[in-house]
Amino acid sequence: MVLKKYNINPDLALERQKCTFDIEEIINIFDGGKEKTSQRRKIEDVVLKSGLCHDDVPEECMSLKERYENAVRKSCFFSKLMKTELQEITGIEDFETPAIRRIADALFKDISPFLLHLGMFVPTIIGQCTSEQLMIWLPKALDLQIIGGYAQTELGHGTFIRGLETTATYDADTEEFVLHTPTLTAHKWWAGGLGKTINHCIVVAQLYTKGVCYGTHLFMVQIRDLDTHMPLPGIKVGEIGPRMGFSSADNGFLGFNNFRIPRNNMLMKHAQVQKDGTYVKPARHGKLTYQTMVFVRVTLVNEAAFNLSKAVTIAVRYSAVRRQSEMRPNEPEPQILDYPTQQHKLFIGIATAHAFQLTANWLWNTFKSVLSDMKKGDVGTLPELHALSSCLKAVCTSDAALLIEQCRYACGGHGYMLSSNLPYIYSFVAATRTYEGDYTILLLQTARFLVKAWEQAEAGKTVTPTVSYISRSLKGEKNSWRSTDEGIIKSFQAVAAGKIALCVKSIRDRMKSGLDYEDAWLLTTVQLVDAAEAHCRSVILETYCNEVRRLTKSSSDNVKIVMHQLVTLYLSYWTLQRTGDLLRYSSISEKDIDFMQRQYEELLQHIRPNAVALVDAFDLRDEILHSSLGAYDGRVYERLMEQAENNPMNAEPVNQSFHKYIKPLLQGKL
Ligand SMILES: CC/C=C\C/C=C\C/C=C\C/C=C/C(=O)SCCNC(=O)CCNC(=O)[C@H](O)C(C)(C)COP(=O)(O)OP(=O)(O)OC[C@H]1O[C@@H](n2cnc3c(N)ncnc32)[C@H](O)[C@@H]1OP(=O)(O)O
Ligand SMILES: Cc1cc2nc3c(=O)[nH]c(=O)nc-3n(C[C@H](O)[C@H](O)[C@H](O)COP(=O)(O)OP(=O)(O)OC[C@H]3O[C@@H](n4cnc5c(N)ncnc54)[C@H](O)[C@@H]3O)c2cc1C
Repeated sequence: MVLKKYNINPDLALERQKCTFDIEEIINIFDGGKEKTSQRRKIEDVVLKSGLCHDDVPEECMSLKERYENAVRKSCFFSKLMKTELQEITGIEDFETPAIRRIADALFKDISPFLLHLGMFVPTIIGQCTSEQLMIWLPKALDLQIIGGYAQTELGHGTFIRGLETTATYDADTEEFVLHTPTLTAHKWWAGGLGKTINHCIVVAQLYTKGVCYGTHLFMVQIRDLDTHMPLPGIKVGEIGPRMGFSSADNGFLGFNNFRIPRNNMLMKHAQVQKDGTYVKPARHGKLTYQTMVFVRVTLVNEAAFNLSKAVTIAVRYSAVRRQSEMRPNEPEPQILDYPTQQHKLFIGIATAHAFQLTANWLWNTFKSVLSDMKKGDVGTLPELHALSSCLKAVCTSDAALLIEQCRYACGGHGYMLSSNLPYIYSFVAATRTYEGDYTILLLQTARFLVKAWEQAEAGKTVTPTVSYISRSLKGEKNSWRSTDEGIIKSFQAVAAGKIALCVKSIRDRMKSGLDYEDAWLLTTVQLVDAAEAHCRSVILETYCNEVRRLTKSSSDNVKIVMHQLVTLYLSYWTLQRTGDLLRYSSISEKDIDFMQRQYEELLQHIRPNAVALVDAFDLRDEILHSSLGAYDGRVYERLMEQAENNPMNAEPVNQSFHKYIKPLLQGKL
């Protein structure tokens, strides 16, 4: 790109002059303080100066193989950079540095084949190994002497973990496990990095010892030779083929033919197989082997927020540059951002990115606190974490995908260009709705927790804070609608309580009519998913309001105003989306709904002058956005033309297919 960087589009420049608040203040809030902002920027500078982000050919013009090879090259150099310069800046082994995650997108428009190494392999080692095992594998993994992935899903089963078919049978004579893939559907499928990149893998398999199956357990398996990278004898491994996104993630398949691993390769922090084959079951909780999934679900809420902030930055900046149609005859064409319908498409994206980011931070802290309880031997808080992480992962990834697609609609035809980056962002987030637990499945997990909480509250027991509204509802507390933050949250809790109550009633009625619990549950699952979603909405609304209040306590008035405008926009938006439910379960009236509609439309007008500044406050560098439509300077048309001119398809004036096919066709000689 030879465009002069700071020759800014005049419309965008004017937008920035309208800003009523100090952008840096909001940036600091989301980074967690001034120092964190400065550390993040330092990290970004180092990565950007490394030259690693440069591609000779645009990624989208490469073949699949070239993209993969390019992604491996970058992953290797990036890993080296992380071990050297970045480690000095961030502090050794600081995995909680969101800055690293953000800047990684400057290197990879698509996915790093090493994603699962840090995303799941290392966390599984940390969470599932005994201290002796940790000492063997963790330093090697951190030092990238071994590169790993996480192979759980099979061709025939993803959701139903208990149905996995791969077996790990203990042979006490040799003190080894024999891994085997008994059927076609038992082949591991989908694991990121497995196709071509990794040499080690966490494998989830049914454990058999002394002729008894003890269910799924985790095993550390070397699958490729460390020197030649050839699959080891007894291993069948490869890439599963092109997909909607994740093109450079080399998702793979894996089969075992009686492949032997030492006994010590079973990850034994929670359950053990002793030398003689005696099984020692986990002392505290049966689902501790699912811990890495919980960890990733928690991080995916952050992914939803981050990717949405990228999409909405692109779409808002583009909407400030793009002029189209006329509002009144013979008037100049307005910026499309001036259309209330466009504001309706986009401002909710800004508010949602804030809501999800603050919820993600809160969930991360909850996760850390549960881990610390567990270290002390207390697993009492795990069910609530599982319920929270399940519904938040489901709802945030799903909402983010819809809103990212809405950002693409908001960019008209140009949004369909890969160079806008919106299709990449969408296909990445669309996958997050499915992997690490499909949307429906995770909401049903939360529903299980909610029904139990209802039964506990009914029995007079205390329930955890996120569901304390159930107790209030059972005590007969009636909802009286108030259009304040707190009033709206209470009404959304009343909706959730009402829906859970109906689910419980439905299950009981069905059982009274003769069905067993499983069938009664099954026939109620449509309502259960709906109830869990309603619960999740109330959690997000409450967390967003609380966190904004807490974080802006010492902010300037102008920042308080604009942050609160977004909170109110979010609350109004969801009130208007859920009028049916609110009319059913709260005391909201037609008049209240009219008021909320007017308030929502007024908020769009209030937010409009700050829209560009608000997306600037996500502080996303052009190199991270990768977008012809969303760059800071707003030189949209120049970029689109330059990229078209550089399109490899235009390298020759006449394509050879003309001579081969079109000309013979034209001349009737084909
Ligand atoms: C840049 C990005 C950054 C990071 C991302 C990194 C990588 C991203 C890229 C791609 C990675 C993708 C990876 C994957 O997809 S890995 C595969 C993930 N697979 C799944 O998520 C499968 C989903 N299925 C399940 O989790 C389970 O099968 C299911 C929970 C649906 C059911 O499990 P099971 O049949 O064993 O249990 P139940 O009988 O239903 O329940 C019994 C009991 O256990 C409780 N439970 C279930 N799960 C958990 C858990 N994780 N933690 C705690 N408790 C759990 C459940 O609620 C029941 O409790 P109770 O009602 O009290 O009996
Ligand atoms: C991009 C990508 C990367 C991935 N990476 C990995 C990886 O690294 N490692 C790994 O192990 N796996 C990985 N996966 C696999 C992923 O975890 C699974 O695809 C996911 O858990 C869903 O399982 P499934 O594909 O079996 O879907 P299915 O379970 O077959 O779901 C299909 C449909 O059936 C519905 N359904 C299924 N069971 C029920 C039920 N009990 N009640 C109601 N409805 C039901 C679902 O809601 C869904 O609509 C990846 C997947 C993708 C797309």
